[in-house]
Amino acid sequence: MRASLLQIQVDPDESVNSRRERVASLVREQSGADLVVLPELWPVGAFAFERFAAEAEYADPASGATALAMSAAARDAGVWLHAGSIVEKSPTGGDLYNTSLVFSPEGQLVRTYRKIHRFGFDRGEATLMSAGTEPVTVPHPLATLGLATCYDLRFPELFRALIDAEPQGARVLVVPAGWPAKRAEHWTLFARTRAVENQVFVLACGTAGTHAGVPQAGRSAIIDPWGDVLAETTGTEETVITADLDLSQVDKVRDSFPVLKDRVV
Ligand SMILES: O=C(O)CCC(=O)C(=O)O
Repeated sequence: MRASLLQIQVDPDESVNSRRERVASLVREQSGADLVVLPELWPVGAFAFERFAAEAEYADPASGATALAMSAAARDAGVWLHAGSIVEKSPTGGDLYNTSLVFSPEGQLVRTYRKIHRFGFDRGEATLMSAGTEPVTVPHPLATLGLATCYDLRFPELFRALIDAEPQGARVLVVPAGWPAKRAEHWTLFARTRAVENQVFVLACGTAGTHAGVPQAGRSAIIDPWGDVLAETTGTEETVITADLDLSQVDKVRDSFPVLKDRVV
């Protein structure tokens, strides 16, 4: 599986419309990848709380601008696209969610995932958005994907649920984020830890730039089931990283070091 992570620059001096077009063009350049991944809340910025309500969109490509643009870009490139997340306006009421969108190479919206653990304690996302309740996996033809978003990375039990999912446990965990630079070491530590403890690949895709005054960590990485880093961004600027995942490595690591069999809870 060839995976490409697009560490998108999110700065306030670029409009959401312009960024959407720019990102769609970048996705179109990724034909040949089996999976393309974008970061969390890249249209508006993960910390641009005051704009969440105004920039909220529907997840359905028939009525949401980002969903429509990403559906078309996935189809034009012929790639599976994890389009990162948007501020989703619920079609059934006023609630907002931090919702990831996954498209097939035909441009079909295959899965959505509403972030379960909201960040901010008594402010920001935690007060402005509603929480998702369901872990979500995606039936990519090469490997089942497990979805999580940013702060979810701090909650290992979600990842256990994803690798245990029926009918097929996740073998590639996809984690878009807008992780702040001041906790960059936590981001890289947790991303590798989730790979090692679950013996799966982890695709951790952050944003570049500074949004709403919060410098971003960047530090996107593609990590294998042994915890080795196959590709990573070293700077905090907009960057694309690509790696070829040998998916047979999941079984090889689990067979040669069968730690998951020793779970007791
Ligand atoms: O957990 C953290 O340190 C960062 C989480 C975060 O920024 C988010 O979930 O948006």
